[in-house]
Amino acid sequence: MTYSELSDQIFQKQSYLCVGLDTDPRKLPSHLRTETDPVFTFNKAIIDATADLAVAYKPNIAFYEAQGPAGWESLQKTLDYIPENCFTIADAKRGDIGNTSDLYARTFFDLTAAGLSFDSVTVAPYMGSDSVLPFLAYDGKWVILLALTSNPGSADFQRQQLQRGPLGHQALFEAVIRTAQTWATPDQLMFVVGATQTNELEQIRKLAPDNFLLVPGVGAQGGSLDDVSRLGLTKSGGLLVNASRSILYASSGTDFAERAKDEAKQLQQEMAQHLSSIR
Ligand SMILES: O=C(O)c1cc(=O)[nH]c(=O)n1[C@@H]1O[C@H](COP(=O)(O)O)[C@@H](O)[C@H]1O
Repeated sequence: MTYSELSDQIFQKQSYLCVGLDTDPRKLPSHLRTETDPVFTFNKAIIDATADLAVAYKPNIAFYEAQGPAGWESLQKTLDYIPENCFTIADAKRGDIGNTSDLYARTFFDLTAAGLSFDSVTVAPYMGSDSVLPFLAYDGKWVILLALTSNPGSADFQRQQLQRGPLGHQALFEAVIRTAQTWATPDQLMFVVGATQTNELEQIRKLAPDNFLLVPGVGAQGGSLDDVSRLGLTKSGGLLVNASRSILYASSGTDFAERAKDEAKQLQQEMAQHLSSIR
């Protein structure tokens, strides 16, 4: 999906919601456990309930890998089921020396390799340009680079101050955002910024005025959709705000999909209000 197609979807659906498919078999409603593929049955119901309210889906790969080959199969079926007009994110947080990143990129982007063709993959910037560039070699595919993550440990490295010559200091996450923009245009590059990091969001938006930001951390991690929207929205939308547990596990009963829809609808309605103020 291209930048303008994603932006169009946001304004058509009046939503920049990304539903995180962090599907933990141990948390599934008990009535699904006898299904042959309970994870896929659950995801299918969640997608059916939220597809007109969300512009993106983000399966977190850990939840599938932890199930071995069956998990991989659930992932493939889920990806195939996501409607064409939704942006897909493999939340894999990969990145390694070039020839290894090349294989990671094939895994998530090349349908003929592992049977998956996501629009994007989350990548850790720590190993530098040659670890990220193999993902950018795929036309029309996106890298979503970790910049300032939502977790408390983000302070350990991402906020460390680096020397920056006569201009003074910059934090590591700022260096990531500045440097990565020399590798790719906003048509292929997004940054991850946690919804819990709103003190820095205005500054990040200035550093990356045109890049989409993937913002996880509303819902279960307590980030504010209102703050994120006020500080991060652009004329193109420019945001994908992810919620996983607060939507997926809104109910553990037979009404799980309806309750997931209610949660998604509440977020979407707040997003529609913010979108109406920018266009
Ligand atoms: O890259 C991510 O998606 C991500 C980055 C980050 O800084 N924080 C973060 O929570 N995430 C992911 O976003 C999802 C958040 O899930 P909930 O807290 O349940 O909404 C999980 O899949 C996390 O792995």
